Amino acid sequence: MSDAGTLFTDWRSVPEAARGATLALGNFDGVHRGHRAVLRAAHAARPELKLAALTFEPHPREHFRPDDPPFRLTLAAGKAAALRSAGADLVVALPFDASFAAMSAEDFVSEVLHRGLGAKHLACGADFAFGHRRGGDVAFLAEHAERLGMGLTIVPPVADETGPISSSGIRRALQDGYPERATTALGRPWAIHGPVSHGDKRGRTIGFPTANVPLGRHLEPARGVYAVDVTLADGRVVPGVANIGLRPTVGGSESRVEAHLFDFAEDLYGQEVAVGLRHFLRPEQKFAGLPALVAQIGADAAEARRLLGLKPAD
Ligand SMILES: Cc1cc2nc3c(=O)[nH]c(=O)nc-3n(C[C@H](O)[C@H](O)[C@H](O)COP(=O)(O)O)c2cc1C
Ligand SMILES: Nc1ncnc2c1ncn2[C@@H]1O[C@H](COP(=O)(O)OP(=O)(O)O)[C@@H](O)[C@H]1O
Repeated sequence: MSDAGTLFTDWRSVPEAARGATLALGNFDGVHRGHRAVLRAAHAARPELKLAALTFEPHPREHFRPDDPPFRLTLAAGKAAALRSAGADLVVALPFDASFAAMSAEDFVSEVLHRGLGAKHLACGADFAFGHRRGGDVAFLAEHAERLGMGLTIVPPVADETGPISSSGIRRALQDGYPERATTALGRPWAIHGPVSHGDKRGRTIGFPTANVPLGRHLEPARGVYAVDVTLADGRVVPGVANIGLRPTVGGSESRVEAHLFDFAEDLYGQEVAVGLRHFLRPEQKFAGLPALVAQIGADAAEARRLLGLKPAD
């Protein structure tokens, strides 16, 4: 979907037509079921108003701890798209830089939310904290929002059978090799979004061409082989099998996603795709040579087809 007129990054220059919304606040990394409950609560409080999601880019932790390994569940574009499909008419993605980090909690409420965005109603999770050194919490927000005539809904955590749903819990599930748990918490499979890039052109010579997608700032899930669904730029969803990792057999050095799509023979280079992780098959291995690797990839493909409920290849 186009961003035109629905994505804003500067709270000082939001056009009149986009002001006065009911506003859901959060980092929203992943846009999981708990995040979507915040959006629903913002809408339910004032259904006659436009629903806006306010979030930050980069994620505040990427600003404060730039040397940490990548941890994002959704990057900026995927997050905005997921917020829209969860009902947001507008997405406000505020640049989280040093001057924004230095803003007091009071200024965030009065200057950004009230004056800049003209918010009529706010909704956030019970643990939302904001402003310089996280000096504002929901109690602070309740007090100041009311003074400025903005309503506030505080949304309790949404839980599944493993406990409250959280971005960090989903990250752990993916790092531990349980993509199904991430699917349950997100309400959709976790997907790595990116452009198909050129590799070493070895895949096609061994009978398994693979679309390479860089991880970028995405979290690196457990290294190994997955049954996947690949969503193409035109919306088609193609099942396949993917390796995520360093490819020790061929001496790779940078972790990436390599997806072989079943029964598919089109050029994908440059196309933006999303590789959705459905099931974890096995950890990545170093093989003695290409023949052993190729035999294993054949077995992986058969296993992935079975797990995805597809007929065996003919
Ligand atoms: C299903 C699947 C499983 C794979 N498993 C491994 C593995 O365990 N170890 C490894 O070193 N490489 C693995 N690979 C990566 C291959 O080394 C890589 O796809 C192949 O060398 C083609 O490289 P290219 O994209 O650079 O042409 C796997 C690839 C696929 C598609
Ligand atoms: N079934 C398929 N699965 C993945 N990629 C395919 C498939 N069929 C054709 N392709 C194309 O082949 C490319 C991968 O070929 P490969 O030899 O592995 O080269 P590279 O090392 O550049 O990835 C993909 O980027 C895509 O354009």
